[in-house]
Amino acid sequence: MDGKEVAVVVQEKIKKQTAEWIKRTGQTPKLTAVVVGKNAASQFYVRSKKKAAMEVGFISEIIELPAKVTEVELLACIKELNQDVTVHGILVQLPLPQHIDEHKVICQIDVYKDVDGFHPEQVGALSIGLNGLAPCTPAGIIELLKYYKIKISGKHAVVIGRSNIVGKPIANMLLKLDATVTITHSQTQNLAEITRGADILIVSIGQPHFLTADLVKEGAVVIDVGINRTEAGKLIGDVDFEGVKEKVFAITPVPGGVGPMTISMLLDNTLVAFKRIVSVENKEK
Ligand SMILES: Nc1nc(=O)c2c([nH]1)NC[C@@H]1CN(c3ccc(C(=O)N[C@@H](CCC(=O)O)C(=O)O)cc3)C=[N+]21
Repeated sequence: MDGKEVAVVVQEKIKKQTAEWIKRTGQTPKLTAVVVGKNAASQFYVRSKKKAAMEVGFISEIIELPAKVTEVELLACIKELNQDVTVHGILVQLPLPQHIDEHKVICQIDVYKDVDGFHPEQVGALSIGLNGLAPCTPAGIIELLKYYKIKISGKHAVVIGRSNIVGKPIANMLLKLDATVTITHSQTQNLAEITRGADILIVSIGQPHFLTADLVKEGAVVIDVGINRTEAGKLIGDVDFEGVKEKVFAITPVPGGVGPMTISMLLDNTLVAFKRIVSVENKEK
């Protein structure tokens, strides 16, 4: 499954819609990313996001704060963005430095502008099946599965990893689409037995080439969410792609799989947030 290609398809749609909405409302969607410190990976990701946002016709801005910024200062910065009527999407790049409470920061973001879908209220909305902004990586995975017409209903989906940003939300989304879902993690016993029963396998643990062919059923669909850098600077996934690919029905590569889809879904969430905000404004008038 080619995430790069599907990401372009999604972004073309967003670009068209954006142009229509700008024409109709006279306003332009704006995505603001906040990045703390000089972490090279964070800087790179945030720049890719800004570039993609501008390509679909959004306004995008990066706020760079020094690594030693205090929690109070960061919270104040977010408050300002919450109040700024020209900003529709706010993203605080993770991870944050140790001295800042990530949870507090996420809770500070206006739910309507939380384009990462990390706010507890949105997490709750997702888990009871309400519309909200879904976290970008899981949303991108669902979009890929749908694009390639992978049947989800009734299938056994096994998620390896239980993070708040991938494992838990993708499990919820697959459940909503009528999959039978198993979440596994570092303490799971008999992992191989479980993964070999999977029709759809989502691997999100941050361990290079963890998933080998012996852990996969013939004809399964494998989604690799891992982003690991080798010492040589090469990007590799959590799946041993070469070993697994012969055995499966479909598989996502790294790079060029889930990563580009994450960015597309961020743009999609920003457009959804924008539409919601301008619609509410118009009702108020
Ligand atoms: N608040 C927040 N929101 C995030 O969405 C978020 C975050 N923090 N922190 C870090 C992770 C990571 N992440 C990626 C996005 C795109 C690629 C991506 O486009 N990857 C390309 C290759 C990029 C490369 O060459 O390094 C690919 O897989 O093909 C990867 C990873 C978003 N994250």
